[in-house]
Amino acid sequence: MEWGRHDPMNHRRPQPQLGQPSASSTLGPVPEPGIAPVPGSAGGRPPAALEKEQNLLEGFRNVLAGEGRKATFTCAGRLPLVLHSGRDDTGDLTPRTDREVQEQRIVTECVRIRFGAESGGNILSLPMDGEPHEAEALDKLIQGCDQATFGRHGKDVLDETYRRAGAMGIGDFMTDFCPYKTGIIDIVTQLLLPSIVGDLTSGPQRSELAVQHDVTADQEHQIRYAVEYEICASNQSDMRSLRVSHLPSLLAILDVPLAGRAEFEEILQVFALQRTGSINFPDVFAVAAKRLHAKRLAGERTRGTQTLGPNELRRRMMFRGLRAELYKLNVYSGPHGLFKPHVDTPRSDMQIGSLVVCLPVPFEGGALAVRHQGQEVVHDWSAGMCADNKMVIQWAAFYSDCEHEVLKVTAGHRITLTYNLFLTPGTGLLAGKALSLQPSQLPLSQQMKVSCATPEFMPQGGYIGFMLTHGYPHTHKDLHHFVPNMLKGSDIVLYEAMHAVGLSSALEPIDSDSLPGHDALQHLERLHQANRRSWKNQHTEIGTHEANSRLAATEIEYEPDENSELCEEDVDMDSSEYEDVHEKTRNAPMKQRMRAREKIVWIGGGGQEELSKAYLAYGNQAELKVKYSKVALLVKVPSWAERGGSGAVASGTMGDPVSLE
Ligand SMILES: O=C(O)CCC(=O)C(=O)O
Ligand SMILES: [Fe+2]
Repeated sequence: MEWGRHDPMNHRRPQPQLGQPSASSTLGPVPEPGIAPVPGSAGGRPPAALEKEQNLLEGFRNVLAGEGRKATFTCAGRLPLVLHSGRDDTGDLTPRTDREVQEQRIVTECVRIRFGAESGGNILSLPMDGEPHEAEALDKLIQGCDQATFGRHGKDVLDETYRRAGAMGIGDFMTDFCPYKTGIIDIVTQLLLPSIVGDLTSGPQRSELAVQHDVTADQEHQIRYAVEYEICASNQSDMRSLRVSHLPSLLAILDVPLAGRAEFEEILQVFALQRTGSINFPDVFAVAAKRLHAKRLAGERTRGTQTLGPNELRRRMMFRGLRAELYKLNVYSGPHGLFKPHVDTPRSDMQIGSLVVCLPVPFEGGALAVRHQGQEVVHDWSAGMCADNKMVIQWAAFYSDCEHEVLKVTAGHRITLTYNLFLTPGTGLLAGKALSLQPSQLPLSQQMKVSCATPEFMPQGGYIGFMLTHGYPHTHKDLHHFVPNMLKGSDIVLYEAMHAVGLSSALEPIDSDSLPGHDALQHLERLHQANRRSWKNQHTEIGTHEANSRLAATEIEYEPDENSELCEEDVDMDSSEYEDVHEKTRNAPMKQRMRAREKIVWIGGGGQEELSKAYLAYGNQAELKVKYSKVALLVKVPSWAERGGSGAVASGTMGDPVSLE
């Protein structure tokens, strides 16, 4: 069977997957696990060439699956408790020697919880040593808890068949347990936010123009990049054909848009520009520099990735840290305590994970199962909590978009402290340790390099869409630029691998119909063209990912599935706030978006099923406008001719050009 433009039904048909019958739904199942034939690529090509291409694409799937299996999505640990340790003068239990730090040999003392009126009434000290007043304090703590609710369809619900637990908010208790002091946050940071090894580019020297206008090298990159992007977006051949009328969109790309007509007129006057005239590079530079300065003076926060220079973006990617915020104390009591499968509602668009610390109180059952991409890790803490062996604090952390559940507690009380983990700028001190990524060495980079060096691989060029396996939260259109450094597990491996190869790529929100934006490919093409131009023009070192993230709200539609007990929280969103790319996307004709989807060879798709079903919130903050987005990384594969054909260096890239040796 041939696929491609020669098939008159092609645009209406969902893309069949390798080895799978095509689905009958009108929207089609794409993207789903598996490889679709390269759209429009079959006509006239010898079967052997097609087979070679399919094998290379299949290679991506295998490598991705391997990365998925390797990638960490949850981690856990135990902290031995030392009672009456005899602190040193500083009262500090933090490891002091380098060896202790490396081995994370940390112990902790008993944990105290102060609760009751004004947090002053009662103290529970754990582990309990059998004194009657301790049992009394434990009883009081349990009595002082509210019944835990959770969010479902945007509302707080109390449903004991789904969640049976007591909850105490942070306003009602205090504890001296500290996840930083005990080293937990260090470990979780290393495991869930692997650092990326690579040099920050020093970038080219500032030009005279930049010095004259007092802009940094990063800002100079941004301006040059915006110009290239505008040239491509407006189908101009080069700078010489840019006119005054291009200024507004060029400034918008730079994230310093003109407020209105009056401002436009003012700029024309200040820079003595003719309304219908052409503009030259120094003019554009001067206007842009002035606006960037004004913005900085106004103390406005930078908005999109468009305005992040290559160094800034890499820095954010390379040095990631975590901040833990105590959220709740929960008590799951036998014989009925449980919390069925759910994902944690992100509390902000910077939330990346959740941490659960299990306090030393005996209980049975109550394992925490965490799932991602068909894999499951079960943290069973009951053994460590049995009556004669309770000298340990156990904890687990996981990406909060991963489905998890607390199995039934059959006896005793399972008392936990839960923390939300937010991304923060890290110090990068961990870089170079075993958990670091070396992007150019990643199997995915190698696979892409080999593919690009093969003439049979997408000879006319094309697009590959990798579905990310995790969901990404965000509240607001202005905040989506955090997404690249929010990437988790195997998603960051994929992103980094494509970055290392130097292909143009873009993070694209995928909506509840599994469709990308109608202009997703135009956007990617423009990036690619801009990248090529910049590369050719020696305006090097603007990474291919800098202007490319345009994630916005994606509502995840809940389709009840009788086999699933999962629920979805439908966080209320004021759609008027989302006048962005995605809004336009939503309103764009379905046909266009389907066409965009069909032009892409999809690889992977595992995460979305899980995400769309396992969508449930907990807690009492249903009003927060935070959602997980489904996201794809779209990659532009240049044609064989553009890749260098004869085996020379590919010209479709910049930064790290694909070297086809
Ligand atoms: O207690 C646990 O292990 C997990 C609790 C949980 O999933 C939650 O509070 O959302
Ligand atoms: Fe949870």
